[in-house]
This record gives sequence, structure tokens and C-alpha cells, in this order.
Amino acid sequence: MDDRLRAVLDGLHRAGVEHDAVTPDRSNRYRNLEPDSAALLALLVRACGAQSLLELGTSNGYSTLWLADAARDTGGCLVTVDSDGERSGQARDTLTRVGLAQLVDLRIADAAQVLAESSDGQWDFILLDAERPAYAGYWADLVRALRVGGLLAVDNVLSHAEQVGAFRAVVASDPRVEEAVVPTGAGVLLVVRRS
Ligand SMILES: C[S@@+](CC[C@H](N)C(=O)[O-])C[C@H]1O[C@@H](n2cnc3c(N)ncnc32)[C@H](O)[C@@H]1O
Repeated sequence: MDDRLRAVLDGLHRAGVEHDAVTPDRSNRYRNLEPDSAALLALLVRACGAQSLLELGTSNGYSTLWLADAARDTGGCLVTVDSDGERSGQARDTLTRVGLAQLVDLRIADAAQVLAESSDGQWDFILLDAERPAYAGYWADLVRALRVGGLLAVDNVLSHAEQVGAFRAVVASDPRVEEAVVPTGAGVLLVVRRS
């Protein structure tokens, strides 16, 4: 990552923390990934050589920038989805500013619908970072749309363990996948589809 992008990311994260601290309504917060988690996911994208990336939960684009930068190295591209047009617009502006916009298809849409419309095995990498109580309902399409050998990452599995309990149970009982939790940031669940 070049110094300019690093500086933009550092500033974005700092501003996000400050914004969220004075925003009582959580639906208006940015709720960006922790920097260590974002760095881990970008590293995994590079390690996997992921070409086809999906992010569910763009917010103002903090994690999107990390993933897009990694996709630039793998020769891949990223579809990122958020139901909120205003935050998505902020993400578009920042991606344009740092020269990553051409790698990213920003969609203002519902995560469930994008997953349902994904073809079998379409995605090499998926980041799920939206509304946690909905995750269990996404599972059938998540695993179907993930390529065999592909990687799914889910944030907040330690910080909000109770909200992802049903989802964790569904994943743990599915023989098509292997999983591990990385205790970085808010806790990142990594799931690999093996069949
Ligand atoms: C935790 S934030 C994402 C943070 C982002 N990944 C980052 O690190 O900068 C969650 C985002 O998911 C979006 N979201 C929640 N439910 C959604 C849904 N069903 N479909 C699409 N986006 C959704 C919210 O609008 C919010 O911007």
C-alpha cells in the first residue's frame, strides 16, 4: 500500500471513530472495521489471489478501500453493497479521490437480494459486515455463491457474539465449510468452503 492511501485510510478511520462517538443513532454511524482486521482481510485477499470480491456493508468505504487496494494487486475487482445511498456516495467520492473507483462496482441494494442474484460459486472472497441478526438467513446463498476454496469473512463475531449465535450455529453444522475465529479487532470469523 502506498503512503498516500495509508494516510487517507488513517484519516478516514480517525474521522469515523470521532463521528460514531457523537452519533447516538447507530444506524447513522459508520462502524468501520478495526484497522488490524481490515489489514488482515486485505492480506488474505492477496494470499488467496482472490479475483471476484463481494462486500456486504460498504458504509463510507473504509473496508472497501482496503479490499480494492488488495484487488488491484490480484488483478481482481470488487462489488460492494449498501442499502444507504448517502454513505455509499461518500465511499464513491473517496474511491475516486484515491484512484480505485474503476475497480469497484458500488451498489445501493439489499444484501439479501444481491446474494440471491449471485450465481453458484461466483465469489472468491466475501466480506459480510452488515446487520448481524440477518446473517443466518443469508447462509444458504452465502455458501452457494462462494466458490469452492473461496473465503468468507464475518466481522464482530466476538464483540457481538450473542447477535451472531444463530449464524455461528448454522455455519458450524455445515459440513461443506471449515471455520476459524481470529481474535483481531472485533473478532473475525473466517470460513472456507471446501466442497
Ligand atoms: C458495520 S457497517 C459496514 C462498515 C464497513 N464494512 C467498513 O468497515 O467501513 C454496516 C453497513 O451495512 C449496511 N447494511 C445494513 N443492512 C444492510 C442490508 N440488508 N443490505 C445492504 N446494506 C446493509 C448499513 O447501511 C451500514 O452502512
